[in-house]
Amino acid sequence: HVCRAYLTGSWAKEFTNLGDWYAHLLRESPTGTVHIHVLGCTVTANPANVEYMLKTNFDNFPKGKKFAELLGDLLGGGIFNVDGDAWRHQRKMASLELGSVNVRSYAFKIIAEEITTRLMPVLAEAADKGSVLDLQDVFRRFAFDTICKISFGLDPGCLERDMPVSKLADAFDTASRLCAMRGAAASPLVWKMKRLLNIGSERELNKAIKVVDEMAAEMIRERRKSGVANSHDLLSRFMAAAGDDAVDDKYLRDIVVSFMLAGRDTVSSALTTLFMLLSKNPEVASAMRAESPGNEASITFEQLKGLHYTHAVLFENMRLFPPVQFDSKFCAADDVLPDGTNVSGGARVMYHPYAMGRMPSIWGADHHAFRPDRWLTGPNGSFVPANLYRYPVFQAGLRVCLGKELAITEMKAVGVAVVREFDVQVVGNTGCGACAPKFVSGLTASISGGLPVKIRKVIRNQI
Ligand code: HEM
Repeated sequence: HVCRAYLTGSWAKEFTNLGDWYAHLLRESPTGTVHIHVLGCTVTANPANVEYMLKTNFDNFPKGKKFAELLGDLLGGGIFNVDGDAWRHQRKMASLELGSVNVRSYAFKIIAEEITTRLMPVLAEAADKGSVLDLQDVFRRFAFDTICKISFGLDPGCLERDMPVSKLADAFDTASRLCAMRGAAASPLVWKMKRLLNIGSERELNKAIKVVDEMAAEMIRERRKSGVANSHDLLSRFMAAAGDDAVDDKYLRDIVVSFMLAGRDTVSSALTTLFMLLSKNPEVASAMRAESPGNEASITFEQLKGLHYTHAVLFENMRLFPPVQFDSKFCAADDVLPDGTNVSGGARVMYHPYAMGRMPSIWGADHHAFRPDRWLTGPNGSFVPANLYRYPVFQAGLRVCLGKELAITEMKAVGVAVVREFDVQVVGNTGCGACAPKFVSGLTASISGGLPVKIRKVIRNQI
């Protein structure tokens, strides 16, 4: 009956999103694991299974060829899409650069600048005019500008006041949406045939990828021309580390595109649901205001680190609304998961952070409630992180997200800056305090129809 519900789409009568239905099935399962036969896919929300796949028996759960095929045209041999030595090499290089003090302080400077010079003026103007703003669109523009500047030192200017149309951002959206559609199809034969004939969605995908390729080639040309020695952007650091001309353009293109995918939609997704939740839970926004330091115009990196309540709000938001709602691996050779589930070689195994955030076995009976203080159980109410295999929002184990610290800094900086100055109210029917909006299917979660909001300036002595 599960397969029938999947194929006919009848699950949608009862659940808003496919993820909500999976969460329901996983809650009902005694092991926290189900098998969807028609997809040849095992889905799990069991932390012991997640740890086994991502750490204990990591080599038996690669991304695999099937995943590489789905995203291969867009991501090529970039870090997201490869296993084995190709992955190990890029991981080593990227973690060295992302961990360096120079790159971190360069990134923080970019984030602070984009907040002060672009994000805040856009919000202030909407507050003055009393107009309705699509906050999801604003955050996508913000995150795209930021990741492009951090990754390549180039500014696409998507969040300029006139909100220009960006050919690159548009092409990137189309390409990731169509790649995700390939993955959702019951059989890969359909998209493979369309690609062969260059028709329909595959023709559209091909066109979008060409735009991305041209833009990436342009960025790389620019970098080669202007030199990389004194630049702190990631592309320059990779080129310098590899000895500039020694690396070919295709390799650099694949890195560029992987970072664009990694850093844009994830951050904007989390920021969008954060303000959706704050609008429905104004006491949480007030507590964030109360925690944020003094009257300084902008906050320092050190000050941000000390904001435990804000940190808890972010993590509670991503528990309910993880930007990457599910993640698949392919089982290389027959295996048995810790909960006793048999998995055959070649089968797909998916762990599901969205469902895991909604499991009473992990979060207790109030798993559905938005309650930041569940994270503040340390000395003096300090933040205590969850076990990563119970909360694999940034993945966990050997392939844990490399941009995690950067993303947290970026989201905290935006959260605090906006909350201090503005009150954000979602327009229209916003449902219950923590219930799910309708998401569009894609590689990262985005809300169908965006997030229309009204902005009001906060009067200082009300804080
Ligand atoms: C809220 C923000 C973010 C979330 C929730 C997130 C989540 C994730 C997840 C789930 C993965 C695993 C993907 C997979 O292997 O299928 C991942 C990998 C990765 N992320 Fe993030 N990410 C975020 C932001 C960022 C940012 C800002 C960057 C870069 C500046 C970044 C860089 C990476 C990289 C390079 C990988 C690949 C790691 C590897 O395969 O070894 N992420 N991230």
